[in-house]
Amino acid sequence: MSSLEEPLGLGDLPKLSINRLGRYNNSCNGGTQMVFHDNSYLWHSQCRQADSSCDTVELRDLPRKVMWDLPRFVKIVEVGPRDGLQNEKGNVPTSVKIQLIHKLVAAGLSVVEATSFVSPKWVPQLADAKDVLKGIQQVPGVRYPVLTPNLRGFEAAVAAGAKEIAVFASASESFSKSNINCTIEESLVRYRDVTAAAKKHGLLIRGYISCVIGCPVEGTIDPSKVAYIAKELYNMGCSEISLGDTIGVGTPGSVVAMLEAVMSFVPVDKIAVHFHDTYGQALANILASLQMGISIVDSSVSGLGGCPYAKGATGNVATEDVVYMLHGLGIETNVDLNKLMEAGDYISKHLGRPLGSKTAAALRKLTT
Ligand SMILES: CC(C)(COP(=O)([O-])OP(=O)([O-])OC[C@H]1O[C@@H](n2cnc3c(N)ncnc32)[C@H](O)[C@@H]1OP(=O)([O-])[O-])[C@@H](O)C(=O)NCCC(=O)NCCSC(=O)C[C@@](C)(O)CC(=O)[O-]
Repeated sequence: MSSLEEPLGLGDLPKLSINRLGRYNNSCNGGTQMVFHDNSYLWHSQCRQADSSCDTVELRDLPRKVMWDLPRFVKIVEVGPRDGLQNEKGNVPTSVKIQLIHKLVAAGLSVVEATSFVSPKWVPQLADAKDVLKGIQQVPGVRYPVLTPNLRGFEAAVAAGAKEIAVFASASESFSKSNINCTIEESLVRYRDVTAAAKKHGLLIRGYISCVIGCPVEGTIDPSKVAYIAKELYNMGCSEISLGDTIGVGTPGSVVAMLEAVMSFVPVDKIAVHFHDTYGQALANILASLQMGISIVDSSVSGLGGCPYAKGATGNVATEDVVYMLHGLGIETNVDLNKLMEAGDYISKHLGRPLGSKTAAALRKLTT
């Protein structure tokens, strides 16, 4: 490798003069420079000219070393109305849930998980699933998946107009028992029935796996276990497998190992990542996942969330923070951050709590 391919460190940034045309003028000495383009950082790995007189350098495409091979577009799956609100102690009126979903769609989110058709004895917060789904004014092209733990939930979801469902297994036996009251194998048998019925109805199916990194009871989860369940769900016909770090213990180190195992069985474009931010690792984990080729990210407006059956789990990574990072990387999302923050304001005010997104809190401070 020639020295031309060595990227500069961040410390070199102030040396560069940047213009708005996506080019910069710099006496580059044949080195490698960091450039801005559309507010994003790109690593420029080689000068067009090899001699030191080069002072205008064409922007090339994605960075070679530090930020290489990132996707150009990331699909965000907004899970706030389901994963977020399932954990609220107080009652959230159906009309507020519906309004929240409308606001999220207005912000440009093309997949908004609406609710769960689960037992109201287990999750009373979502007992109004039918009314929520029926009350949404569905926008063409937008997907509104709902969780269905069994055939009973599936049938109720279809009757309420669901066009996409999600089944949810776990990589931890203990969590499977406490969340859906059965073993992992029993859940897979159940989901074979649900997915077969969904395919008959022509519904899209998402498959979740929770506790993909760790479990509050069992500790570290072996990536091969996650890979096995992912393979089973994929073979059942799940068009997307969402990998949930339910208790948020993952770091880029453990996440990359887990993704590598799953990618042996499931194509990378069918894999989504779902991080809770318990240890503040979610954005780092998302970046590592993007570097592994993942382009579907679950998140929750204002960082709502947690799982009623996972002690200590905090909210999902905030959608606003994910959007801010992705746009900063020059990755498109189709999401309007301002409108998204309005949705975050709306639900945070309703719940009577501060904004759960650092990005939203910082930007609101700037404008007040
Ligand atoms: C799976 C069950 C139903 C088993 O629960 P069970 O008690 O074993 O089931 P059951 O068949 O004995 O039914 C118990 C009662 O619930 C009723 N019932 C049964 N099914 C339904 C249904 N679909 N809809 C409405 N009612 C239902 C059923 O009729 C009965 O009512 P009763 O006769 O006592 O009056 C229960 O454990 C359950 O609903 N669990 C869901 C828990 C849940 O939603 N947890 C949060 C999901 S979040 C997650 O998994 C993680 C994820 C996806 O977010 C990713 C991540 O963050 O990492």
